[in-house]
Amino acid sequence: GIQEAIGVSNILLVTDSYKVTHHLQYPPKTTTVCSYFESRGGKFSSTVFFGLQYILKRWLVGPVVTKEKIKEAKEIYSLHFGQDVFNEEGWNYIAEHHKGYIPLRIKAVPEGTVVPTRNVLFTVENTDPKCFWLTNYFETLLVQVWYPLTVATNSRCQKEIIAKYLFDTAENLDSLPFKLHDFGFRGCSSVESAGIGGAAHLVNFQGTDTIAALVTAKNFYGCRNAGFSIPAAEHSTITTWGEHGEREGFKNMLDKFPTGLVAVVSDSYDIWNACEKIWGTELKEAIIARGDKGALVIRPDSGDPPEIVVKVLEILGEKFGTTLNSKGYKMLPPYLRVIQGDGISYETLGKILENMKKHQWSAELVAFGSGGALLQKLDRDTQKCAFKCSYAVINGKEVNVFKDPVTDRGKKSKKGRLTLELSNNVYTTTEEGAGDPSLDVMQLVFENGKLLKEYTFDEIRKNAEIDLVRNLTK
Ligand SMILES: O=C1OCCC/C1=C\Nc1ccccc1
Repeated sequence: GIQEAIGVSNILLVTDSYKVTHHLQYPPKTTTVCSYFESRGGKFSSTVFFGLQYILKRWLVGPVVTKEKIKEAKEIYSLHFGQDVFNEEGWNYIAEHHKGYIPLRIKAVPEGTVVPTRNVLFTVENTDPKCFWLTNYFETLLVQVWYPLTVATNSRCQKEIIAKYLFDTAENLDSLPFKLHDFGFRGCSSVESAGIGGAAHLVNFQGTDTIAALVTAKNFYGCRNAGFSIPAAEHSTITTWGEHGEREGFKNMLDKFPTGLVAVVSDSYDIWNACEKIWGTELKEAIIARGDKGALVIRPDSGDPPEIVVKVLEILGEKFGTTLNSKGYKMLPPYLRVIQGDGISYETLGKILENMKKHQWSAELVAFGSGGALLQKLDRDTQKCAFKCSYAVINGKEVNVFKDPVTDRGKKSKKGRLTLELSNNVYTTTEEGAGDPSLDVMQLVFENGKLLKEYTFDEIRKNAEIDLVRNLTK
C-alpha cells in the first residue's frame, strides 16, 4: 500500500536513533513531558502554519502500534545498537493497554493561520504517565512540518508581492490565484515531498503542474480538485518539428487547443523571431481569431527575466496593439498573455514586476512559474523550526524546563505550559502556565490516536488569505 511505497511503514522506526535510548535518560518518576514547536525566526517574519494534519493522518492516527512492528523494531535496533536498548516493555504497554493508539495530546494553531515567528505553534504531551518517553519520540516526524510550513510561507510572501503590483497596475486582483504556477515536481527530493510541498503552495494559489499535490490535497485535506493547469508545450513538442518547423509546431498548438488557454514555450531558437515573425506576423490572424475564447500564453524560458518579459511585451504590444487600463497601465488584447517560468523566486519576482511597472505594463499580463525555489530551495533553518521540552512533572512536582545556551541566546526555549493568545490582532505566547486556556488559539487536534479536529482546504485557504485581498473583499 501507500506506506510500503514510501519505504517505512513502521512508526517505531520513524525517529532518530538516539531517541530509542531516551526512555532510560529522563529522571526517575518522570510522569509528564510537554514539548512545543516554534519558528524561532529566519527569512520571513511570520509563518503560515500548514502540514501537521498530513503528518498526523499519514503516520499517527489509528492503531499504529502492533506486535509485529514491535518485533521488527526490536530486531532492527538490536542490530543497530549491538545491544538491547529498545523499550520493548514501553511499546508493548501501548500495544496492549492502548490497543496501539498513541497516548499523546497535540494542540495546534488552526492550519493556514499566519503567526509571527517566536510563537508556539503546537504542543505535544503524553496522556498516560507511563508514556512520558513518547512525547519527544515523535519530534523527528512532527518537526518535518517545517517543510510544508516553509513552502506555504515562501509561496504566500510571493502572493503579497504580486497582489501589490496588481493593486497598483491592474483593474482588479481577480487573476491573483493563478499568478504563481508550481513547476517544482521534478526538482523535489521525492514524490511524497512534491505532494506535501505542492499542497502547501496550493494553500495560496490555484495553479500547479505538480499532480502529486492534487492527490495529497484530496487524500489528506478532502479537497477534490485543489489546483488547475492548462495545455502547454515543452521544448520537445516544438523542437521535434525541426529548427525550421517552429511555425508548424506553434500552429499545431493553436489548432489542437482552439479554445481555452494554451501556453507555448517560444525560446527554443530565437524568442525575438518567434514573437516578431511567427506569433506577430505569420500566425497573427489565427491568434486574433481566438478572441476571448482563450488566450495564447507565450512562454520565454531563458535570458534575464526582468528584461526578457518587458521586451516580449513590447514586441507583442507593437504587433497586436495595446490599450490603457483604468490605472493607466498598458494592456494587451484578451487573447494574448505571457508566462515567465524561468528564474522565479521570492528574490526575483519583484524585480520583474517592478521593471514591467516602470515600462507601464500591467501586472495582469504575466503569470509566473516557479520550481526549485518554490518547493526545494528551503530547509529547516529558513524559518528556524524547532521542537523543545518546556514542562515536565517529576515525582509529582511540576517543573518548568528550558534551555538558554550562553553560546547562542537565540536558541533560548520557552518555559512551562504554553498558550497562544490573540488580542487586538496581536499573537502572544504566554509561558509558565500564565495563560488562560480558554483564550488559547491552539486547538486540540489529536488525542490518543484520534484526530479530533480536521481542517478543510477552503478553511485553510481562508485562514491564510493575505491582508490586501481580505481588506479589498470586506
Ligand atoms: O516548464 C515546466 O517545467 C516543469 C513543470 C511544468 C512546466 C510548464 N508547465 C506549464 C503549465 C501551464 C502553463 C505553462 C507551462
